[in-house]
Amino acid sequence: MGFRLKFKVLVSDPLAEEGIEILRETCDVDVRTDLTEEQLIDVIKDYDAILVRSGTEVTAAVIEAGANLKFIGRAGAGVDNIDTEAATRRGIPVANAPSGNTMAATEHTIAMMLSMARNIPQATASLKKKEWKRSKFMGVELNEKTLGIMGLGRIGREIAKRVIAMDMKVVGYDPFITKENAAQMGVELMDADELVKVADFITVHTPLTPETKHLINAARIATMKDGVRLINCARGGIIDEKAMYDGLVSGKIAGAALDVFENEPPFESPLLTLDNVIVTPHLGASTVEAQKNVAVSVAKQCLAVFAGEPAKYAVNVPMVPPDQQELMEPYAVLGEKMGRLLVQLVEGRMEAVEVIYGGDLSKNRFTRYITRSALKGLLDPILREPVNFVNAEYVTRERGIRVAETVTEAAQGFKNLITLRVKTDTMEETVSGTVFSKDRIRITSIGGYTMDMVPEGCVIISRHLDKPGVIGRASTILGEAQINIAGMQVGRVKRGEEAIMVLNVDAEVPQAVMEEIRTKVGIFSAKFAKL
Ligand SMILES: NC(=O)C1=CN([C@@H]2O[C@H](COP(=O)(O)OP(=O)(O)OC[C@H]3O[C@@H](n4cnc5c(N)ncnc54)[C@H](O)[C@@H]3O)[C@@H](O)[C@H]2O)C=CC1
Ligand SMILES: O=C(O)C(=O)COP(=O)(O)O
Repeated sequence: MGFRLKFKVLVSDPLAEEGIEILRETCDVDVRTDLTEEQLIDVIKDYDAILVRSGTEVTAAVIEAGANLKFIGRAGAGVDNIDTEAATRRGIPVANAPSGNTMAATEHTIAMMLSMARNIPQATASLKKKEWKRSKFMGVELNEKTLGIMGLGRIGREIAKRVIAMDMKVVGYDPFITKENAAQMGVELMDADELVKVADFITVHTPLTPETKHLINAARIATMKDGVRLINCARGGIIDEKAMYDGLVSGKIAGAALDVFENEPPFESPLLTLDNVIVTPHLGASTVEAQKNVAVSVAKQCLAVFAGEPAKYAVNVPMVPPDQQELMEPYAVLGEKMGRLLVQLVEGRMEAVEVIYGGDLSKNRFTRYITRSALKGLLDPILREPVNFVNAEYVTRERGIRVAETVTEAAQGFKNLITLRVKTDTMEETVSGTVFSKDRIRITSIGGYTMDMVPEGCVIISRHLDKPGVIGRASTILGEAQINIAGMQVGRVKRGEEAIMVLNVDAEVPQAVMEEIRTKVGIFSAKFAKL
């Protein structure tokens, strides 16, 4: 990897100038919106980041070819065109701009619903052909009709708010929200089968996932009200297009308003031949305001990642809300240090990792964030491939190492306590630590011996027989090697038996010096670690 003065960013879909300008201040930006997948695979190795909208498929092959990729940004909400698993494997953060186009998509959905109800696109086309067909384009009202919203996320709930003001009744389906939460929005929550039976209009606002693919299928269409109207401004494939086509032809479905399609552009789709279908070419997010929002958001996140900071809306790392990030950071630092320390202390093949959260942390909902940092600390020093916060969990599990998180109220008298336990095929070892404050992070025990150790810089950890002279000899050897001891802790369970010594030293200790310490009488093991 050569050293470059400037990061190179590829923008492979149309992105608002406001975002590109932010990037150009410090990066080389190429806007190339005409690349085929083969061409993309060919050029991607030259770039540190790629920014896309829905037009570029960032496949596993693209990601594998992107040897220098450090960031994949989606200027919009849906990341179904990005192989996030492949990115996670490679440790590349993928981030989107989840709320920047919410209002644009909300308003477009409502525009489509009204246009469909009043046949506006068809009537426009007819009048432009100099026809005056008033009875042909008889419409229906939304007033007092029932709208079924499938997916009550950002867009779904904004739609609910607006159509309630238009005196529609709203029913919703979303397995990830509670009835109470829905009720607060004025939405009656029900299951999908029930919703499709009672709604006059149905609109989908879920991501496209294996669970939501064909959420509306032939079986559900069969149970819908005769003359139901469907809207899809989320993702092609949430509604089964073949089943929808059949319903539109038979008259079961009175109309459909579609912004998205299973294949885009949908030039071969028979849906385009039907008069009761109105369409737009994936325009949901296409407002001046939304495009500025999403472009600026991904551009800023891209620069943050280049600066070594996390992307605010990374989709392949555990979510910590912005107001919790400062609070969680010291725990993440402690977790990583504990991992780094522990990996130097164990021998054999790692089989299982357990992270135990005690005290206040037992009630913390974001411990996965700390666990990832601990796994990064454990694996980064021993694996040749880079391990980072993004791929740490993936890499651990891929190696067949079991990972478990447990909680306990007990915290050995501390307010919070993290205990990291590693089991290898030959041994088990444990390290505990606590955060007193942002600047006071401590290791509180190693292998059951109580400590008060600052997890920073260079340390030597040795096990020896508790007898006079051992500590003195180790200090002499270090002194002769011109290595200053900044701090020392010793611990033992019983007088005269095994004891532990932790030395904070001011410099890296050469192998030969470590060997000398190891061979001294009474020292069972001595390990050097850099934290
Ligand atoms: N046409 C366009 O140009 C645009 C399309 N979109 C698409 O709209 C959709 C919704 O976007 P947002 O509201 O921003 O996303 P969001 O993530 O805020 O909301 C999605 C909702 O779907 C729910 N959900 C997930 N799995 C579900 C399932 N199996 N069944 C029912 N509900 C499920 C989630 O709980 C969540 O409440 C996405 O597919 C997005 O890509 C977004 C913006 C513009
Ligand atoms: O944000 C989304 O999910 C969208 O579908 C918008 O797509 P676009 O950025 O307009 O290609």
